[in-house]
Amino acid sequence: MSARTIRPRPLTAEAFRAFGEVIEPDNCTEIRLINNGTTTRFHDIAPVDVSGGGGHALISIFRGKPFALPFRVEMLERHPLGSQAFMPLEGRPYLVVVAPDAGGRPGEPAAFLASGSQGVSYARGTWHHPLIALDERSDFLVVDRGGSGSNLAEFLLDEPVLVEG
Ligand SMILES: NC(=O)N[C@@H](O)C(=O)O
Ligand code: NI
Repeated sequence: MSARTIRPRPLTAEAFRAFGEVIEPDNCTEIRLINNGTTTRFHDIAPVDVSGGGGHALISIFRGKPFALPFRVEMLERHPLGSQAFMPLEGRPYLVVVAPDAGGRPGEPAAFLASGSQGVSYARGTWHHPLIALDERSDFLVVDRGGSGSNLAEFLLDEPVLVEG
């Protein structure tokens, strides 16, 4: 099946706002000097929204196998009960693919190239592609929701989308 192509944009807080937050010091509005001035706290950069359905927060490490561009997007998923945040631990760029909701299914996908010092937090219910590490196997710290209830909805796209390099 042929696929339409999209080009990734650089990840910025403004461009990503409809989908969640970008986790980086520049995107923090409350900066605190703590520990007797030896540490700067970039406070509350993104909400941890995990209480849906009596959930609780999980901290995990995802070890992502690498993909190359162009990347073929055939499905998207979302977590209706909680947010999901990814922070790269090895300083490598990665690909973020999201889409607005269009009546309970993904709308037009958008791709962002995240730098190795940018994290993302998908707001609860945001359509996104599962982790897409690039170039080399990469570890990510992940904060998301644990607990009962179904927190994963997957959607197979009618037409795949090719994210070009
Ligand atoms: N399934 C799982 O925990 N991972 C996905 O949600 C993902 O976004 O990578
Ligand atoms: Ni996910």
